[in-house]
Parts: sequence; structure tokens; C-alpha cells
Amino acid sequence: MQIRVIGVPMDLGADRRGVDIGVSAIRYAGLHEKLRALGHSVKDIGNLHVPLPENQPAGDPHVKYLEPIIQVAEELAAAVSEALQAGDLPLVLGGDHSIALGSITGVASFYNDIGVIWIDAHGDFNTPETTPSGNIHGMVLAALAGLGHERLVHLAGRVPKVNPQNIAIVGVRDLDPGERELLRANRIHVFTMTDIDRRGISAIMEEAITVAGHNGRRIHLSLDLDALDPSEAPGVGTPVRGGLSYREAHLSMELLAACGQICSIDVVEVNPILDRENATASLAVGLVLSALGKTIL
Ligand SMILES: NC(=[NH2+])NCCC[C@H](N)C(=O)O
Ligand SMILES: [Mn+2]
Ligand SMILES: [Mn+2]
Repeated sequence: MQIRVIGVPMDLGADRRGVDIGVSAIRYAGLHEKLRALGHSVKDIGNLHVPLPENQPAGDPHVKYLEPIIQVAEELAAAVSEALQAGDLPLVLGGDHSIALGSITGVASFYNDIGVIWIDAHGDFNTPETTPSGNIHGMVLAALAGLGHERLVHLAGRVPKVNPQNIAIVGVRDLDPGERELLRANRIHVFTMTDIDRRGISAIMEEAITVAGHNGRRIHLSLDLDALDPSEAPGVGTPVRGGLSYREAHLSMELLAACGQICSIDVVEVNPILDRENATASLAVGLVLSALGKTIL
């Protein structure tokens, strides 16, 4: 497979600074050599330009940095759909989770029906009315499902980008009150850590793959490193205890690889300033390898 790496050094969607350099940390952890050793060819188009928060006002406190985030999302959507047109698999490196707005918009402009597997401690299903922070990384999935700020929802192309019934969120353990209501009201498939504890990650991932991928539709994987337990992934901006273990995360990726329907991937929220010796970035690279076919034997 040809993998097209796209870097998006975005930190306008989150509060804690440093996630913009996650892009470099993931490259430095040996992403390209390891993908090549696995037999893939790799083309890296470099980083998209992301404006600095120092150079602009945050604007509306309920949707901070809306305009620059939309501008980057439009550019990223174009880069992702170009990669798909060329037959490549786009691997988008973040940056905060707001970049999924652009990557999934790009995938949705190429395939007309997609599924999304969103692996995250959080739901990222707030709207400007429910957000406690005003941070867009906590609103992206709702926007892609058609809810929230009109400018986010109506970004390039059809609305919604993803049918809410084709979304599976896995690893959840921290929801805001209004966000929880929205997830329930819209009947989003949310697989919490409680579900994983009770039924095991294997059964949960199989169900998530069925939700996102039935009828053979292509699946976009959006991997937020904060889904992992902070003991494995300390370098994230919004850590929450009680997350996926190292093996649960790898098995999830191995099952996704085995389903053969993954068309595109984002890896987000790696924050090297909060990390220990690049452990979180290295873990991210390992997980990408598992998602792209690396097996133990
Ligand atoms: N992509 C993330 N890490 N999102 C964290 C979101 C945290 C919180 N729910 C918020 O809306 O601000
Ligand atoms: Mn997230
Ligand atoms: Mn998260």
C-alpha cells in the first residue's frame, strides 16, 4: 500500500499548548522507516500551514479560533481527497482532534457513504451550547454528524459528513453533561470503558466494526491517544485515568487491519511537552503499524 503522510501542526482546537509539535514527535519516533519495513511505500507531503494563536484573537468564546480552524480543515479536506484519488491511504498526523474535521470531510467527498471509528476517552460531541471549554477539539464529531455551529457543520460538501448511525466511539470515560444528552438523543453507538471491562475489547471492536462498516463501507479511523491509559500515554493534553491498556489498544488496531476496510487514519493529541521521552509518540507509531498490517507472528 502507498501511505500518504500529511502533517497538521494544529493546536487552536485545544487549551494546552504543545500538541502542534506532536506531528514532529511522531515522525521522529521512526514512522517512515517502520512503515517501509512493513512493506508499505511512504510519501510525506509535509505539514499544512496552521496560523499561530499568538497572531489572532480567539473570537467567540464558545467556538474558539473558528475561522482559522475552518481554513485549515478546507485545506486538509482537499489534501485527503487528493490522496484517495491517487489510490493512497491518507495518514493524517495531528495536532489536536479538531483536524478530523478536515480529514473526514475529505474522505466523505471521495466515498459517498463512510463509517467512522473514533477511539477516544472523550465523545468530542459538544456543541457551542454544551461545551464547557469552547475548544473545538471537543466538538468535531458532533459537527461531522451534523450538529453544532453552522460554519463547522456546513464545511465543504454534504451535511452530515457521516451518518450518525455509522459512528462508533470506543474507550469513552469522560463526557460533559450536555454532550452525554446529545449522544443519547442521537443514538450514537458509544462503547465505554465499562463496556470494554465487561465484555472484552475483542467483542467491542467487532461490534464497532459492524456499526461503522456494515455493507462493506470504508471506515475512517480517528485515533486520539488519550484513549489509552495515561500510564501508557502520558503525553496528551486531556488525560483521563482508566483507559485502554497497551494490548487492548494494539488488539483494536489489529482487528481493524484484519477487517480490510480502513481507508484513512488520523493520529491526534500527542503532546511532547507533557510526554516522557517520546513514549506517547512511539506508542502512536506502534499503533499505526498494527492498524496497517503488522502482526506478531
Ligand atoms: N479531543 C479531545 N481531547 N477532546 C477533549 C474534550 C474535553 C471536553 N469534553 C471539552 O469539550 O472541552
Ligand atoms: Mn478527541
Ligand atoms: Mn480525547
